[in-house]
Amino acid sequence: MKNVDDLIGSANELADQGLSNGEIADELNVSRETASWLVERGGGTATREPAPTDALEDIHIDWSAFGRDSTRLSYVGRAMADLLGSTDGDNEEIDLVVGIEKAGTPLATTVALELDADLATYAPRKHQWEEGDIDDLSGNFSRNFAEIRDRECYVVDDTITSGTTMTETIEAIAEEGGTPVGCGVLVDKRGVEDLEGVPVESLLQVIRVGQEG
Ligand SMILES: O=P(O)(O)OC[C@H]1O[C@H](OP(=O)(O)OP(=O)(O)O)[C@H](O)[C@@H]1O
Repeated sequence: MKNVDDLIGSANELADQGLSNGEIADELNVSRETASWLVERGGGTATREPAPTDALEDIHIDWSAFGRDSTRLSYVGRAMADLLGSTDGDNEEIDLVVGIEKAGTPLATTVALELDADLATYAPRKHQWEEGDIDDLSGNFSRNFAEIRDRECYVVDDTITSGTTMTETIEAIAEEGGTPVGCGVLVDKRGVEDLEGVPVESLLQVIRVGQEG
């Protein structure tokens, strides 16, 4: 996708297929509010969540040029592993990488390969959400992958927007008895130094210019 019109088109195609705004948000990697905005801009009817009244501020990150090619993805994994190593100066100690489903999992796999580390995955609570209070739900670690307890780990995802998903994952790892020592993402749209005291390393930063306030 090259521009917002492509996004509007995709959002409306998905809406026409009957997807909710939450599902469209998952597919397009944007917030639920942004999904609602995109559908309404395309002439569709927003479902479940109201459109925001303020100007749109989210930024869609299309990293499919990496995601569709395993070789390129492995290069990104190498870069992220290197960046995470700069966090604590010695990532040879870390033998576990936790990927946040869905998009963070392939990235985490390449980072784990690079570090010769184990792989765990976490499905955040938003994946179970349809309606109602999302705080009543909980995420979960897949039993098909490595255990967390008593281990230090890196946490990997594609993007940070609000930081909600990464923060939830850090807390879930701590509750599971693990210790996150660094977070790695392709793009941190919020520009945070750390979340819950865990350093955040981003290959790219979004810096807004020319805006008031
Ligand atoms: O910082 P936040 O506001 O929580 O947003 C970032 C999250 O949103 C995206 O997930 P999404 O559910 O859109 O897609 P995915 O499940 O395919 O990864 C992204 O992969 C992060 O997990």
